[in-house]
Amino acid sequence: MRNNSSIKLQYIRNLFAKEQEKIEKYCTFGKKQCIQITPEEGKLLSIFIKSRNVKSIVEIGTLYGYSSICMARALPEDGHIYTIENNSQHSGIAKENFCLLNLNSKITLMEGIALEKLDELSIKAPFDMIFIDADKGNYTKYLDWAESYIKQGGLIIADNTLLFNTVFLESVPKDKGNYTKYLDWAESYIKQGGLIIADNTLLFNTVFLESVPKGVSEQSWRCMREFNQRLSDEEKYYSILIPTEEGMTVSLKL
Ligand SMILES: C[S@@+](CC[C@H](N)C(=O)[O-])C[C@H]1O[C@@H](n2cnc3c(N)ncnc32)[C@H](O)[C@@H]1O
Repeated sequence: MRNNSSIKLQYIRNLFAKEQEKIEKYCTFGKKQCIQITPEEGKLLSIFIKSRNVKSIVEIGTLYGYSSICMARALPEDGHIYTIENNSQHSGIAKENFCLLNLNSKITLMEGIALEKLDELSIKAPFDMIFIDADKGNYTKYLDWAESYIKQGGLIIADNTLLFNTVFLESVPKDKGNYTKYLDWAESYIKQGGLIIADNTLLFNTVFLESVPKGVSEQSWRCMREFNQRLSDEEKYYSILIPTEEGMTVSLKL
């Protein structure tokens, strides 16, 4: 969930991501627009594509197609993106956007479950780049696939790798589901003028989000830690986790 409104971001966007912001204006979006990448992240992906001479990309998690469009426009004429989406409402809107922007020859939208579609894509391997931006609990499985089917010197890029600012905590965030019961008790038994103090009330920076962040389960947390840990292996990768609002891990496969 991104904060798109800060003055700092607007300054960066106005100077460096004008084209990506313009794309946003031409596209149709649904109510989950806030989970797509930002224009500056779209520009960052474009720079990686242009500077590494990327021609073939696999994307997991299309949503309404914004990141696919940013990447497609950075590709050379003979470049191609295969993007996978399992929600038909999302893919329906993405299709409209790809048509609207005349990108059907550069983008293949694959509708279905990512692991199954990746299997189908294996015959077209090796690819130059993978962009992972879908269900967090499967990131290590997507990495297993990338390890086999992304070229040496290719890029593995994943969004949300800070897992809503929980990935670096020492243990899985504990459930705070009893706080209202403790408050019930306190309302009866704390003196008038007494203090009620509670810790962790930002709930790992998730309490102000419009809905419960999907996937901050123990399984996702363990998966994301393992994912980042594996990509930090300097024998196999040259990597960084960029501290964007959501966290974006970028790895060059050695
Ligand atoms: C964060 S959104 C992608 C945003 C998009 N990359 C962008 O920045 O414009 C994640 C998308 O992945 C899709 N998704 C989640 N799990 C999936 C799976 N196992 N297979 C295919 N798509 C999946 C969701 O339906 C959602 O549309």
